[in-house]
Amino acid sequence: MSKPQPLFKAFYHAFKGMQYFFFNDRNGKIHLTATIAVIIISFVMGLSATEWALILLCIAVVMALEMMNAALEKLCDLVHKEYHPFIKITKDVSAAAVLWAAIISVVIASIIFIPKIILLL
Ligand SMILES: Nc1ncnc2c1ncn2[C@@H]1O[C@H](COP(=O)(O)OP(=O)(O)OP(=O)(O)O)[C@@H](O)[C@H]1O
Repeated sequence: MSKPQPLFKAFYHAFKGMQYFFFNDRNGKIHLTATIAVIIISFVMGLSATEWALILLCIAVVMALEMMNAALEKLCDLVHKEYHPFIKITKDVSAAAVLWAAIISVVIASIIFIPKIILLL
């Protein structure tokens, strides 16, 4: 078994992964833009500490799942570029994980933001 990499190198590689995801991956760019928009709106709306915690948790879960989805897609494309039913299941289920988290996040965001928007009207 090879020697484990030093801790600082592990962080370096993880940051490289983040850099790739946010600046090279199409979905990564979309998620980064959406996250910045949500954070700005949250500041404008003046969320409570609990509301902030929920919104940040949603952002973290959706973003982390999208990163795993992007990584799995790359691996699938390397392993089997041609059509394969198992690749289809892998990619579809991986995308479903993101979609599921995103739907729940939209519900949570609606619970937080809609009453505040109604108060503004
Ligand atoms: N090699 C393959 N074998 C079988 N089905 C595949 C294969 N490649 C892609 N698919 C199907 O096409 C869909 C889209 O795959 P693709 O790799 O284009 O992802 P994508 O559209 O780039 O996803 P995203 O929008 O998340 O980046 C998959 O969810 C899957 O159903």
